[in-house]
Amino acid sequence: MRNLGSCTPPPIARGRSLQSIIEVQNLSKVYPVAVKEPGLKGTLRHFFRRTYRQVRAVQGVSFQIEPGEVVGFLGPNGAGKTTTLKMLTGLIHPSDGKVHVADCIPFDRTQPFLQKITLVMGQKQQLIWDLPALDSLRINAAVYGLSDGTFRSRLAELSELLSLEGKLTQPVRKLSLGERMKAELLAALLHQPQVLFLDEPTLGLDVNAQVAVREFLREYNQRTGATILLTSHYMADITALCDRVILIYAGRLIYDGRLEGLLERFAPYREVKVELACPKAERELTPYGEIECLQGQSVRWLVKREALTTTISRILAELEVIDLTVTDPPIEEVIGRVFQTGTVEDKN
Ligand SMILES: Nc1ncnc2c1ncn2[C@@H]1O[C@H](COP(=O)(O)OP(=O)(O)OP(=O)(O)O)[C@@H](O)[C@H]1O
Repeated sequence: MRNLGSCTPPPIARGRSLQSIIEVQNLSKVYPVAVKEPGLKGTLRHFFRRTYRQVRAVQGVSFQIEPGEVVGFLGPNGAGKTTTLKMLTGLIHPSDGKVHVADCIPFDRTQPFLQKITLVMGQKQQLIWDLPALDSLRINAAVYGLSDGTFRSRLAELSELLSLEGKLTQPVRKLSLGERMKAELLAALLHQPQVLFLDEPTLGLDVNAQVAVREFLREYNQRTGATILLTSHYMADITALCDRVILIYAGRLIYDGRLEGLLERFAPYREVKVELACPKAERELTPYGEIECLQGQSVRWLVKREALTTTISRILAELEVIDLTVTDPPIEEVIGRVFQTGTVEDKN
């Protein structure tokens, strides 16, 4: 991917004199959900006397994000990530608490606020399905009041950066999933926002497309100093882009700190998988780590993080290896361990 050239947005307005660009205090959201019993009786009762139960999607969440940070926002399904992002972008009103983003109150949805932020949701699209992406981009340019010259130069630079040249004139439905996601990103960045809220931006993409999106985001952040809050269920997105992670579970913040801290503390082991040239007895393999699985020539160990380099060197030197891979435990597994402790930690 090429450099961002004149795509660099103007210097970030830091709001209340050099304070955090995102400030969240005691944020909560309660959804009232209508409850209906099954059957005709339930339908009639529901029609005349509706009852509601309350879903506490987000409960007392507080954090601050500084300009230029890339923060992973993690949690299992239903933890409250999307709800939080919706409150941070002003799509829904908080039930309680305070939010400031780029010195604005999101729910006011003022023009200056909308110029400063963008929201990309992997499972939703803003580009019109049957039209060429270019047409949707022109609409966006008009909405954000970009001059023709500005639109053209940003379009040229971003489409080159995202390797989308030649793709924007065909209907969106004819683009591959990866191309469509990149076109969505282009549309979301045309107005040069300072704060990017990305909800599963690599959802469903193949490995190459995921890497391309990640590389683009990293470069965009480095070149422009844009702040990024990113949710993803793909660990690789988080490790490639985020130094800091915020974890929520059942609507509550349970960890806010460095990614290494999370992995070291809750996933002190890595998984080493090896394909041997010929089978070995279990006793010959135990010195390298705790054997998780041994099937013929395939062996999988759990190896302590601090012993990883030495262990891999020993395996390669002492055994005849055809293939070797090292993986982190799945993020869900790591998150599961964090849930068990239920502790909240500060950033530093
Ligand atoms: N509009 C709504 N009305 C009622 N309940 C809702 C609404 N939106 C979300 N919820 C509930 O709020 C909780 C949090 O949902 P949310 O979509 O924020 O989670 P999430 O962390 O983004 O999950 P996922 O990873 O699956 O996208 C869930 O229990 C969900 O069912």
